Amino acid sequence: MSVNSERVFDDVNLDRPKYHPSTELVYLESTAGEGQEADTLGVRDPYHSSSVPLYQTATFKQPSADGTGEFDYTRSGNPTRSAVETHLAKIMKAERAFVVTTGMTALDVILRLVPNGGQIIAGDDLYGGSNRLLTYLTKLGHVEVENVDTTNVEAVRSKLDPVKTRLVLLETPTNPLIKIADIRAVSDLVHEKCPNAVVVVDNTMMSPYLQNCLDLGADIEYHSGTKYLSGHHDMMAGVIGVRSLDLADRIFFVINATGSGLSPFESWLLLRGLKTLAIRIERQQATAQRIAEFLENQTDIKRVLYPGLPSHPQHQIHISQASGPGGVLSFETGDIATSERIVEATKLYGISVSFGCINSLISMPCRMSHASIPAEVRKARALPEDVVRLCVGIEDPDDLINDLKSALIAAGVKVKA
Ligand SMILES: Cc1ncc(COP(=O)(O)O)c(C=O)c1O
Ligand SMILES: N[C@@H](CCSC[C@H](N)C(=O)O)C(=O)O
Repeated sequence: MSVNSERVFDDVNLDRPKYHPSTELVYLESTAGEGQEADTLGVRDPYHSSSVPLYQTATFKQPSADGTGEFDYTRSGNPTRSAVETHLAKIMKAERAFVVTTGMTALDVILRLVPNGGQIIAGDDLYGGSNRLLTYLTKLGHVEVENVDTTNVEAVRSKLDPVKTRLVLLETPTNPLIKIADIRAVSDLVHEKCPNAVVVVDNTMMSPYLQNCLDLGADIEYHSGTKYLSGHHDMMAGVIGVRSLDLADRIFFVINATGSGLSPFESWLLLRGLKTLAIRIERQQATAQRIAEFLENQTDIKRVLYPGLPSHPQHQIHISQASGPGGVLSFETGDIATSERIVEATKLYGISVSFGCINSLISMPCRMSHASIPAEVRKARALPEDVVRLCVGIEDPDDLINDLKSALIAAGVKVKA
């Protein structure tokens, strides 16, 4: 990565994945050219350390007064940050990937692609913080936002304007109602009708291990790296993967101009977390599937939302575009007080926002992660107040089911074995 803030990315033909995704996650490649000293993900290290070195520095000394070193200032570039970006680009099958301070920063950087007055089409069920940022930009008069049910391709079509539409934002599965959008169908439609628009997918819930949005036709895929990618809830990060060099240049410009790049230490932690992504998510989703089936079997549970259940309305679309259902599910009890009692009676599930952590978590989105969406908007968008979200961790599956069973019983819900 160069120090130049105006830089144009070269088409260097980044290595494409050669192995199965779980191998690629732990396989850190050398990007050294012929005759160059071997490296790991572009970081040359005379000591051949097994883990990528941490360049905890703000500045880099230059070889001469013309400042032609590869790096000059960590806001513009840092070898540890470049290493995780190179690794992520391979995993996301992206032309380039970038890491920034949080998932919200990733969305903020991406939204700066939209010119003043541009129209954004976004889902009617999306993370509360994303909704807050879009609402803020709308109130300032910078953009127009149309919220539609993105599970319905015709609803998206009805809002597209060939001139005004500049960005279509999908979450799939959505947070917290686990609704699925057809990434291929929406991308094809938007590219056909609105040549100036980019299709952006918040892929946080799936991670690139389960779903590759760029392969499915999206232009940009982003993540809250705070969740599955890092996996331990001990850091925050955002990740952006793009399909073209033009988008890479535009995104890099904003990151450098605003100083939103991820710090060296956080980059190092993110790279470490990525190596265990496959093993964590496989365990989390196997247990989540069992929990979803257990809950669906309970007559007193009103509705279970999980794409691994054949009863999920978009189950077929989900399995056509993702290789697994993931570790997050939501359910409704039909009664806010009952939901509250369940949340408070669990012992193994921490009452906490966020997901993708090795520990299991439980929350009431309307009170927590989505509290920033005004109650009347939640109502208009049919976000039920009693909904409970479960984020399944890597604990023993039987312990997790037994703990939930006990919590249901303690909350007064009849439980079948
Ligand atoms: C789906 C989704 N996208 C984006 C974000 C924002 O990520 P961060 O908290 O890292 O800013 C979150 C949660 O915060 C989320 O749930
Ligand atoms: N107080 C925070 C809430 C963060 S929610 C984090 C996560 N995306 C989730 O869905 O649980 C805020 O106001 O942003």
